[in-house]
Amino acid sequence: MSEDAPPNDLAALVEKPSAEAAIDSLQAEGVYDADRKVTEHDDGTVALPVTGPPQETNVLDVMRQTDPELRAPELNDLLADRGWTDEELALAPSSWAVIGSVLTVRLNGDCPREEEVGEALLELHGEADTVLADGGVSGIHREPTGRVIAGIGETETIHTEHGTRYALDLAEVMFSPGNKAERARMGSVVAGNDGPEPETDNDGPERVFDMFAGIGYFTLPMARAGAQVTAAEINPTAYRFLIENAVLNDVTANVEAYRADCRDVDVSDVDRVVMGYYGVETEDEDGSRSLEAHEFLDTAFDAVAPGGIVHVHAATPDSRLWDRPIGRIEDAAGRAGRDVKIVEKRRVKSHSEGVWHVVCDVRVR
Ligand SMILES: C[S@+](CC[C@H](N)C(=O)[O-])C[C@H]1O[C@@H](n2cnc3c(N)ncnc32)[C@H](O)[C@@H]1O
Repeated sequence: MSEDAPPNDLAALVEKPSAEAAIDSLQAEGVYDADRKVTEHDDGTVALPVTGPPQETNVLDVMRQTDPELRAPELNDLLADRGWTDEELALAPSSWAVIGSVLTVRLNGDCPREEEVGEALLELHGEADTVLADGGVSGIHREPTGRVIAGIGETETIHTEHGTRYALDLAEVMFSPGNKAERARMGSVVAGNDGPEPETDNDGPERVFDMFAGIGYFTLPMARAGAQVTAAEINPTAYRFLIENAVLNDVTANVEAYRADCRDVDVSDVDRVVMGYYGVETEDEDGSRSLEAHEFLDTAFDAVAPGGIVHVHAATPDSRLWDRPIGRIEDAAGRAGRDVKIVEKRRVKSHSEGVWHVVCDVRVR
């Protein structure tokens, strides 16, 4: 070790298997430097950052790190700085999402000191200026029940994803970060880069019916990829953002939007139908709870041209994968006198404990 080594470059070298014990011991001595990362020195050893040479901890050597890396603080570090106990830290949230300038976080019901959580999250994410405690969405209109816990309290924002710009107010309309890949995929399928292509008679731009358009979650990436989209949305607030977003993304010529129940929109012979909604809870024939979006399948079959594709979203218990969603699709096809083939099926995200948000891509003849 050189004499003039600045103290924040110092590291104690230990064998990998004894690293955890050495960190505990360095912490107990008061020389462990929690602001820097532990780095691998060679195959068998790691360099533990220290603020001075250890006196009581057994180490192989003390060296100067050539390229010390600062450790990014974590939420728990920032809460610990605010005096949180280990019991309180165990109740802190472990995941959140930044949507535009709004950070949304699902808080455990027992989480203490919400405002401090919000302030610490803003410290971690300089790009956000408001923190919203996410209370989930409810009802047919998928209205969120969040509340602001920190920041300036501005919940209206513009979120950009794969080049698509979504203006929205997170206190008024839903946005599901977990559907990000599916939103991108809908743009890619229309562009012909991913997923099943329609085999209809239409030689022009793809014609799409987005039955549950929301603020344009799927409509916008599909329109940007060149589709002509008929979009239905029943919630007036979501509809207002849908129109605004068509302008924002310069796709007004590709989007024909209706503030209506999708069952009342007259659409036929489309190449693709998107059913991006799994419905509200209702009681099933056998008395179990279920979600009713499959009741809209008849509308989808009325709209799709022979050879077209329907993307059916569903919330399905693990134990009913894939028989329930596929059974419902086949039942609806039978009622409509159409043939169906499931060309792809995938899990989008976990919907709730033991329940998956899934999508079936269905070719309809
Ligand atoms: C795109 S979001 C759902 C996103 C997510 N896949 C889910 O299921 O929670 C569903 C949208 O459908 C709208 N909606 C519900 N029923 C509708 C109907 N019958 N016709 C048109 N839009 C409807 C809701 O207002 C909401 O904005």
